[in-house]
Amino acid sequence: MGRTLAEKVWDDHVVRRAEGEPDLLFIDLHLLHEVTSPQAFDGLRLAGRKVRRTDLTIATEDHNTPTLDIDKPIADPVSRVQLETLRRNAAEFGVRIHSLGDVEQGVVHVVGPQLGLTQPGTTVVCGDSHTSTHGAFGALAFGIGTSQVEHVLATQTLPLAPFRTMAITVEGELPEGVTAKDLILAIIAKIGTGGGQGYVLEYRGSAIRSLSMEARMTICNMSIEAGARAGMIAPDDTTFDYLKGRPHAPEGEDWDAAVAYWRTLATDEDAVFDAEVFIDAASLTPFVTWGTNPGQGAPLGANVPNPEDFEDPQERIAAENALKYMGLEAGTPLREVPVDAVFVGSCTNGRIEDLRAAADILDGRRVAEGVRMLVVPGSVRVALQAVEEGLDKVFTAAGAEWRHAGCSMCLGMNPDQLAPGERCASTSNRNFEGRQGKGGRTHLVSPQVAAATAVLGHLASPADLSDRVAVEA
Ligand SMILES: CC(C)[C@H](C(=O)O)[C@@H](O)C(=O)O
Ligand code: SF4
Repeated sequence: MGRTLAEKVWDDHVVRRAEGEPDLLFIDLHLLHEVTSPQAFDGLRLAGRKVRRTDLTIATEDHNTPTLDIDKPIADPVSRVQLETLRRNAAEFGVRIHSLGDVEQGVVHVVGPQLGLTQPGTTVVCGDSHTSTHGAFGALAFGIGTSQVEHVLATQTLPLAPFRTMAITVEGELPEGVTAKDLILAIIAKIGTGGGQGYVLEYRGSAIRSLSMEARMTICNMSIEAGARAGMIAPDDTTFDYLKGRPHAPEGEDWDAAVAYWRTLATDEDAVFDAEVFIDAASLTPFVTWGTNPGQGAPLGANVPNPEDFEDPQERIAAENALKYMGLEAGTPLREVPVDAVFVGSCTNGRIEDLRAAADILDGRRVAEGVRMLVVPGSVRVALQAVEEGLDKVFTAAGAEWRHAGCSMCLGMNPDQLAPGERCASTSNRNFEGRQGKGGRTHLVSPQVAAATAVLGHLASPADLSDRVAVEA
């Protein structure tokens, strides 16, 4: 019987298989950041172990890094200790690190792909749930816990429980103005935040094949929000074009051999998935969340739902609680929900294409009075590219704040936070209570919706904008 993409990558990495035991897999790439690595390094130190493969291990600072005044000492003592600890550990164990101020610094899931470290058919792990992002390249990539981080540091392998496979097939063309973010929000609303549990998702179909690498990363990034172990997309010419010439991509004959192998990875015609979901791309519209988990979303044109309309009692209670926390009334058109802040950034939507999309809408327009807009590039490289294209000027001319790279207001581990009760349209991936600041309210949106919302001051799509007005001096 044929095999799926995930099964092929898995099989090619098994270093030990024994009856009744989880397979032991070789790990090709181990990414580290400051939040989940300290105890893992402590464990190594205590056991007198080294990092087994420093050549396959790379660290970057992202969660705790400030996005302003990066030349000054870090004011928050907790953040400072986190970052100093990572630097010390990297130095002691010989691990490559991209610290604040380094040109390769940025959110770990933006940095790996842009360096060409994330490659088709590889196994990628990181002590971070959004490691699923890397599956956009046809890598088997998953978030791991801190004890697993220690295991990988020590052995470059990981014992892993078997998984099930789910195909999410999206056929047709996404309508104008509908993005990868809208698609993944719609998928999660459909299958639920637990719908992917135990599964590796494979996104396929003509709508997926037509997406850029950035858009594919947006989709795979949020697989974890459906509870999945990982999300993958078969590598194709789009993938190879993105990778070619990147610092860690193979070259010359090695490149040709790699591409030949990568082409064999696609799911076989006769492979069978454990579960299948079908989505018609043409039926989608811009999508926003109204609740406090990423599955609580609806088309922008809909109203805030009435909890009583949910048949499932648990969903009903969750919706009631969410509306209370979010300060929303059932029946209110989502388009009428006003915002205080807009955040464009994160490993979901902080890549160059995302910034271009937001800038395109803001060009010649102004952020609404009373709305604070933060634009935080996913990495320094993204920032440099944006500056080269003049996007930073577009943002600042519109009244948005152009910041330094990092996770920033995606989770507010640095000073970029919402005040209690503030409402934000955010291009990130989680709308949990308090995530962007205690009492803060998050609506997950695409960069396009974020920009239109910033201009109009309420949840909106670019289609709601009237003709452009000249930027006031
Ligand atoms: C801090 C880290 C462990 C966490 C994650 O695992 O995803 C963070 O990146 C997040 O997005 O919530
Ligand atoms: S940008 Fe957000 S989701 Fe991504 S790693 Fe940072 S905190 Fe997690």
